[in-house]
Amino acid sequence: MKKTNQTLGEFIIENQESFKYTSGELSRLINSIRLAAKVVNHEVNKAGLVDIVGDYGSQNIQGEDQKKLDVYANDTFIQTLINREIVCGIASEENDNYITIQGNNKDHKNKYVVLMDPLDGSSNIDVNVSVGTIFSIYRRITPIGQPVEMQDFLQPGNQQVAAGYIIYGTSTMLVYTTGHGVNGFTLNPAIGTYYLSHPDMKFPDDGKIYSINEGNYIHFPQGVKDYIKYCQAQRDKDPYTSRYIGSLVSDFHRNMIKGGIYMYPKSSSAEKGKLRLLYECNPMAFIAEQANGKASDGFKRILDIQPTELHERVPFFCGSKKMVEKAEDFMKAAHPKEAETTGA
Ligand SMILES: O=P(O)(O)OC[C@H]1O[C@](O)(COP(=O)(O)O)[C@@H](O)[C@@H]1O
Ligand SMILES: [Mg+2]
Ligand SMILES: [Mg+2]
Repeated sequence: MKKTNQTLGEFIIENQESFKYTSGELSRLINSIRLAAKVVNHEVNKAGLVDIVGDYGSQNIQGEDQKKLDVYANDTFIQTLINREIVCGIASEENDNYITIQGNNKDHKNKYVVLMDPLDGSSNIDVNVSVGTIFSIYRRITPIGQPVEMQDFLQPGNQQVAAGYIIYGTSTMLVYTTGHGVNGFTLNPAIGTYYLSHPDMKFPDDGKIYSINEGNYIHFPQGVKDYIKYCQAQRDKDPYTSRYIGSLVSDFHRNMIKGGIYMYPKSSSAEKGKLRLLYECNPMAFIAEQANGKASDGFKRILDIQPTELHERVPFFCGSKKMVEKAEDFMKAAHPKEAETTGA
């Protein structure tokens, strides 16, 4: 990967044609996410010093205890997006329902909806392990001039116009796609500028890293157990390695650079898995496919799933194409009926 010193701003101007539907609106939207990420990054980096770690004292619709940083990140992204006069609606992991944004002139003229996981990897916040933000962008369906409706948010992932994540790790990076490949920008915190550090990111076609919470092993479907045993049995000179950070963005990012697969399957304790289709699996699947990777629910393409509700969960297998296909082979072999009904 050629490193460059091109800034995010210069990159956007040079690649205007890759921002479909835009007279600069989508690039302005990416810029507003860039700005919000800098603000959140500032808090993440001093989380131990200020009263921003720990529980917020309420639960989100998922029944999960909200962390203070979950709420802080959520408020920051929502406010920044509203101020930029580009979005007509926002859906978030931390909000029960979507937010309608009528715009300064109260005319509902803005064209994009954003769905987001404002703080991914919440269990890692209090223990100083990397976390992230995930976002997904669609063009509205409801006619301009009318308030957004649920249909604007329940679009299949193959309709996304952009998706990305921020990883607050040893460095802070913005990684996103507008359907023309995947590019990674590293923040220079001293001057607040992002630089194109990872142009044209691609998943290696195959890999040896598998990421899954093996603590749930006995609850996994047989096909997942068979795939894990297959990985563990490859004792050649370059054996498989299990790496699981407990933050989707971080596990995904490492696997995209080194080659690997991330799996959050359904289990007897989570009948649809844990990850949410709209603001975790769809954006990460869009990025994965744009980086020559693959993303499925074990049987069918994530981006083709027709959503039915905002916070629906889906089993998630995502990463290097050959690894996902191998895992799918084990799933189809162990669960032929399910494979047939899902049209795999
Ligand atoms: O602790 P578990 O059950 O393995 O789940 C870890 C997974 O849950 C998540 O934290 C879910 O995301 P949130 O933190 O945004 O709820 C993923 O980032 C991570 O991969
Ligand atoms: Mg998450
Ligand atoms: Mg979250």
